[in-house]
Amino acid sequence: MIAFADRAAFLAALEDLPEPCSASTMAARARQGELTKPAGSLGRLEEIATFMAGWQQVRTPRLDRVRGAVFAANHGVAARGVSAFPAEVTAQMVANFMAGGAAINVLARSCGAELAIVPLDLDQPTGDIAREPALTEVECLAALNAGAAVATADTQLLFVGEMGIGNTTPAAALSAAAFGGDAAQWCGRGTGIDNAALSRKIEAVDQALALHQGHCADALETLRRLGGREIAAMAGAILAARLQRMPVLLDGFIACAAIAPLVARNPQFTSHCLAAHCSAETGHAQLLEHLKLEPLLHLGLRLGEGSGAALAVPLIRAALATHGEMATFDQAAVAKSR
Ligand SMILES: O=C(O)c1ccc[n+]([C@@H]2O[C@H](COP(=O)([O-])O)[C@@H](O)[C@H]2O)c1
Ligand SMILES: Cc1cc2nc[nH]c2cc1C
Repeated sequence: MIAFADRAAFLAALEDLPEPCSASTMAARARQGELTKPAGSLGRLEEIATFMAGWQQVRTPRLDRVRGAVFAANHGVAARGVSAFPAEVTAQMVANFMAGGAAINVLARSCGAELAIVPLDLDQPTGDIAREPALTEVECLAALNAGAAVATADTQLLFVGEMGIGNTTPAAALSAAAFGGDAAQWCGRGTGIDNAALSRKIEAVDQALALHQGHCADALETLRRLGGREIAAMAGAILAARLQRMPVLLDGFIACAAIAPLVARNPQFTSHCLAAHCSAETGHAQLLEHLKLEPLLHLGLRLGEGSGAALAVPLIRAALATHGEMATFDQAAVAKSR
């Protein structure tokens, strides 16, 4: 199991990222050329199959073990009235996840994913980022490692999601810190806030950036100052996946913002990731452009929980099924293109 012993170990891992197996990628690409269809006619399904082959290091990748994890945590900045819901909802939704009644439970069941629910110190909200760092270094490392622990070696595809009232505020701050732009550009309506709450949110992000930006010397420091426990956990899980050449399906705005500091440091970081969808949250579309990822789905979702990622799993399954099961031109005695 991957664990980051200290800041240096985390930062060193980010500098030395494994690449996909090029022989498997080439073998999968060659097989795509043999299947009974005009070259390229399955569009992104073909790219998905070769992407999965490279990361799973086999010519014909499989999806027998899809694992999802939902990390939940609370945020000090929520006390400023930046969400449409009270902070108690985080713990109440965790109880709902445990009972199997939330959207992600249903979607994980329907796409055949195993789901882990990981509450992170719900009774200890982070520091309010507008006036102090969200986490101490020890707390941030603990959250990174709680995330890394879900990327278990036998997983063929990992997705991570989150639940945390107020967390679109730190997500906006992380995005601005990584890729520039002002607070208003990255702040959206989250759970459905009114104009007054949106103004408070923009002000909180402005203050957080003014306070912390000069001190964000590395990716861990940025996550520690501007992030939160579930956010650091997602970053830890996605990095631990990369270290094991495990492909990852990214969910919405917060899941993508979690890796923004890692991508700012190493632009190659998202090579093992597919963006499942583009959320309705302001900022997600531009964030995906910075991550250089084209989302698979546009469904107007703004739920989080890993819901968009779970919805994309059947698409990956279909890509791998066509790749693995279609007849070749030779097998079906179909003439090849001239
Ligand atoms: O995934 C997204 O793009 C997304 C967009 C908006 C809201 N959310 C969810 O809503 C919560 C954060 O919204 P807010 O307004 O409390 O900051 C948190 O629990 C997220 O899972 C998620
Ligand atoms: C009810 C509810 C469910 C959620 N799931 C993810 N974020 C959420 C926010 C709220 C408010």
